[in-house]
Amino acid sequence: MKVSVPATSANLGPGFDCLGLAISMKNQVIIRPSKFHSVSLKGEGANNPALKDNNMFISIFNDFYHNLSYKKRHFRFEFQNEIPLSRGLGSSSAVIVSAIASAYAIEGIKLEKDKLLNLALAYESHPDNITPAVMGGFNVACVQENEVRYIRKEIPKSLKAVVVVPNRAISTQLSRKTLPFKYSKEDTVFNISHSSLLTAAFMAEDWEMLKHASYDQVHQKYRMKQMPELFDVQKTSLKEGALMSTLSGSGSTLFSMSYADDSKNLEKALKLKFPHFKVFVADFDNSGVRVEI
Ligand SMILES: Nc1ncnc2c1ncn2[C@@H]1O[C@H](COP(=O)(O)OP(=O)(O)O)[C@@H](O)[C@H]1O
Ligand SMILES: N[C@@H](CCOP(=O)(O)O)C(=O)O
Repeated sequence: MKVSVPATSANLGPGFDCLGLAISMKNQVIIRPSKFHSVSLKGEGANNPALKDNNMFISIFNDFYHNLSYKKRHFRFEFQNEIPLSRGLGSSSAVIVSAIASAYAIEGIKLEKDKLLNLALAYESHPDNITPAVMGGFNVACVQENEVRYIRKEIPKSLKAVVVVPNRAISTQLSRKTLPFKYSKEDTVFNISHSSLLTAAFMAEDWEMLKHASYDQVHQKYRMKQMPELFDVQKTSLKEGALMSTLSGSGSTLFSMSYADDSKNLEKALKLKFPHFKVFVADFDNSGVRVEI
């Protein structure tokens, strides 16, 4: 049985904890019944011993598997990870979503995507990564009485993600603690209006509006000042043809969206100016989690 989940970029500037989209880089796990428990890891995190000994995927998988099954089976888990850990590309959401989907699939129990999304919410309280991880595409989401309410939109092939990944991990949990406890009315209105405009721009496919709509006052400046070079990455991206350029999730990745025709030039300019960062172009993912029995 094979499960794959895409990377995600959350917030998209002003949409703190409510906007996110899926990017075509995936974490994949193959699970087979086996005489003994065993784990193999390839790609991102392969050299991280914590992922072998105390793997978040396996602990969430076990939570669900033991509830769903009376059998005591052992499994071999083969992980192939493309999503870097703690870089703001939704690695933890991918783990949560794939672990829950796998536990149901291995027991042959059908799990609707909406139910999967609401189960994932118990492990990650903000819905901006888990929603695109499950559904693919661009998503606007909020939580009401422990349920995610969302609207999704496919992202056309004529757009690409241009991603700059610094070699510095930032824990989402710690980064959230650095944000202010309270915001002024001005900052609140600023973000509500920009986030609404950004959502409308995605829905109307008015890509030229993204540049105006993607400003934020509630989280990026606090987070990016811990790595000030990110301001330069953002400025350069916008100057070199990005339609929008925002801190991805809690960072440290900077996410840009561009027309497919401009993406290679943007990638080249960013590679030239920031040779110490990993820079690449990726497609958007419109499928979300995939389960193959
Ligand atoms: N492939 C993986 N396998 C197991 N656990 C993972 C994996 N990727 C991420 N994690 C867990 O998620 C944590 C990172 O979560 P977080 O700080 O929210 O970063 P991100 O922005 O990438 O979601 C890691 O410290 C680890 O506990
Ligand atoms: N809205 C959250 C998003 C965190 O995304 P991640 O990819 O960094 O886990 C936040 O900004 O804290």
